[in-house]
Amino acid sequence: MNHLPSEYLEQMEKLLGTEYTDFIRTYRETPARGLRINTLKVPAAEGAALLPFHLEPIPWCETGYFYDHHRDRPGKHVFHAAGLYYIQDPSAMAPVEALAPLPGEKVLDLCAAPGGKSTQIAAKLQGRGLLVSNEISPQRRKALVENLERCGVPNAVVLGEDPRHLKDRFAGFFDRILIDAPCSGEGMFRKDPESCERWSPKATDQCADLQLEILDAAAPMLRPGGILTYSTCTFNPSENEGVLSRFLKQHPEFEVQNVPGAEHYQPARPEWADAPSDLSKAARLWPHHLRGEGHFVAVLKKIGGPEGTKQRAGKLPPVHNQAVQAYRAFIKETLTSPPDHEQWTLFGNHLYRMLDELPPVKGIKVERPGFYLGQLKGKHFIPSHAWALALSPEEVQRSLNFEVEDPDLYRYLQGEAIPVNLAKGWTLVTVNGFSLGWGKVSGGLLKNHYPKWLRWDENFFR
Ligand SMILES: C[S@@+](CC[C@H](N)C(=O)[O-])C[C@H]1O[C@@H](n2cnc3c(N)ncnc32)[C@H](O)[C@@H]1O
Repeated sequence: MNHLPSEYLEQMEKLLGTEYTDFIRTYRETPARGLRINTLKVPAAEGAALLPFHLEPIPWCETGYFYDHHRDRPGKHVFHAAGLYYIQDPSAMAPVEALAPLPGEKVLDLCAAPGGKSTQIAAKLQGRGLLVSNEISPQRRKALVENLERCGVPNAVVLGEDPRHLKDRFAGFFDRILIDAPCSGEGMFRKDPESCERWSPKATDQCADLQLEILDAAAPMLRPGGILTYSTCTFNPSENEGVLSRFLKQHPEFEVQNVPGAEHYQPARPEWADAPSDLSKAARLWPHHLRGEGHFVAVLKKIGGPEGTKQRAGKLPPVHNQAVQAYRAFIKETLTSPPDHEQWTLFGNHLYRMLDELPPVKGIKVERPGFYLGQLKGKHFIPSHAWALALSPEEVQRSLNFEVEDPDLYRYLQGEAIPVNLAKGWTLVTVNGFSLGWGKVSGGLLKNHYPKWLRWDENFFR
């Protein structure tokens, strides 16, 4: 507790009054840890029964479970590499539960890296509709892409823009928008002592201005009747009730809604920021009231404003014949049935499946224009790791399954070739029937195509 800034402690004592003692005691307790089953791969109950961890359901998220940090290391299990779950703070699961996206909807996650909430949205979309995940920081975007790929998300586009540059392109386009805003991180001090070092009253004011700017940029991108969820991981009233009060003054077309699942949380505190009383419908998650870190969640509905103009999908440059042939040859040799109607685009020699309904993205920073299928190398098509992780063994002609205990599985994860007695060609490698990556059989050997940057070294097992 020594590391907590004194001005922060004074602020919390003033706000919390008699609750302060309970609150401050949580800094001496071990934080709760959570994971969320990825229902794109396995139903939640089945996944929870399969995982060899001590799990307990998280009351506010049907697919979320507490795990025992002292006994289990879910980050080092092969089922993690297979995308069966995402390790996420229990409180951080609340905003997407409140957003409640439905299959088939168009959803924007405006501050998306490293992807905890994007992968949670994707699981709720169940592969139908469109997820646009935007992240301004190039470094953090890499982790976002990796997590979306590991979780086998088939319908996400990844952008890398300042939110202000997106608002005209996507006017009135989205059914739901999540703003999980950059913030002063007060709610995470217990887990992330470094965020304390960056904290100052001035920094919280700067965060509040940035948050308002992001909310302003998001407002026109939502269709009338659409839902915007705003969340932070800070206790600071100026970044929560305060920012929303400023936003609502400038945007009478938005109305505060009750937060679904509010019975698990505490009401927001408009009186702490001189904000309108209906902001008490927003929710605060406190570590002394639930097993999780500090969070804030508000749900706003757009009750008016102009309808979005229906955007036509952008015209794409044609994919050259050689690429199409190489891709079709791969499909014929590898899949059990060809995919339905597909549209592609080439970025350099990387082939992507385009997603229906995406408006033209020319002129904006695009990290992933669609679902990454693979790379063309001369006459050959090399399938992507992302595609392997989105396939099931029933969809491919050849697969090689390992059980968790099989030492050959760990040889594969370390990048070794594995002797096999299988027909030649691209082969989907699976663990307990869940896809892990590609291998290519030739001459009785499975050549390893597990990505180099994901390979397990000996230290990984310690
Ligand atoms: C709280 S984190 C998002 C966590 C993410 N939603 C998740 O669940 O994994 C906030 C993100 O906002 C990004 N960010 C920083 N400045 C921004 C800006 N001006 N506009 C949009 N996003 C910004 C940060 O890089 C950071 O990744």
